[in-house]
Amino acid sequence: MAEVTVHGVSRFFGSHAALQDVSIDFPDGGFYGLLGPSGSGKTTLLRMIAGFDFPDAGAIAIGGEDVAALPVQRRRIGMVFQNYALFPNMSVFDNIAFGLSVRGVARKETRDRVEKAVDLVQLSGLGARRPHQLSGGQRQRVALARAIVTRPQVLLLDEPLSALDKSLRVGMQIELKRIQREVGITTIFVTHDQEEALTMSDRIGILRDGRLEQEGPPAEIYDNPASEFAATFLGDANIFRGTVDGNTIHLADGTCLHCREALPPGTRAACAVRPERIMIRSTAGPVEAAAMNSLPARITKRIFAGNSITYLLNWQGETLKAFAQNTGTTPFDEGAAVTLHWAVESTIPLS
Ligand SMILES: Nc1ncnc2c1ncn2[C@@H]1O[C@H](COP(=O)(O)OP(=O)(O)OP(=O)(O)O)[C@@H](O)[C@H]1O
Repeated sequence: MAEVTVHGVSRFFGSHAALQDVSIDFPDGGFYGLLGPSGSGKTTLLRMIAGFDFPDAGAIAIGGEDVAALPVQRRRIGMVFQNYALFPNMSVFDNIAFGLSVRGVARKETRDRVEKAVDLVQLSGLGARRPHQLSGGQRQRVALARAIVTRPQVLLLDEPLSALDKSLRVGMQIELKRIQREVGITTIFVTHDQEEALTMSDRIGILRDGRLEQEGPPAEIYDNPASEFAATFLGDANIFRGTVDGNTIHLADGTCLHCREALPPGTRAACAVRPERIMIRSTAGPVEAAAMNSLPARITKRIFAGNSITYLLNWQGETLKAFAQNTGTTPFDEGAAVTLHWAVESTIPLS
């Protein structure tokens, strides 16, 4: 296994910067989620780690070795793509064995290693089938077995689950994580799906327009987004803008919101509040704890989702969002005037 280090990497297509000065350490044996909107540079970065493309500036090292001059076949990388790219005329066994046969691995060893990989991805008994005789989830497992049978140092996954329907995808997320843990392989996982990135990754990097916006463990980014983009891209967030005075943001309507940390004085800035941190009360009433923020709002929409209720609220013409657990109490009606309360601790200053 190996750590992957990307340092100051840039890649230009004509005048367009697909990646700009990106530096990330992908820890040895870790599961790293690369997240970002379409066109943010995720696939470009993955292709350069694999050796299909090369940086215009910066360096990439695998296991401490600079791979700039190493072609794809010498990088010991396993890859799984969204469309699996299995050979349709080959059996499951031969698809998985392909990488070993091109490396000249002996027949007996090939059989042993393919059988092990088949067991690992739980496809025992299906070795003779062709890809078209498999379900989407099974094809995905073949692609995964084929990627790990060559014992790569690094596993690169480019939206490998996006072709699966939701319930299958959730099952495969758990499987993929189990297999990754069992093999202990350094894994870099590209996804559009923020929930998938949050649940699966040990660390997450958010790319935006070719730059690394923020990176760290999922809970750390979720609880401490550094920017409005990170706050709204990873999870939901209510954003409030105003002028700053110490820990306080003065909103246009005169309301003061207290942030958990200070910002430079006099600047215009924003703070974020996660919808699940907001409590809804029917009357203004006294705020029970001192370190609370509050706002009057009106419920414009109530969305029932079984275990929770999403409320959309109007405040000063802006739409806010609050999540409430379905605890069995009577929900608020659409049109109701309410007061929103949340802790100062939940009010995150953004840069
Ligand atoms: N070969 C190429 N020639 C020209 N432009 C390219 C090429 N490859 C990528 N780009 C551009 O570089 C940017 C980053 O593309 P990339 O495929 O890395 O994004 P992505 O984050 O993986 O997007 P998606 O989530 O849609 O797959 C995009 O603006 C894309 O159009």
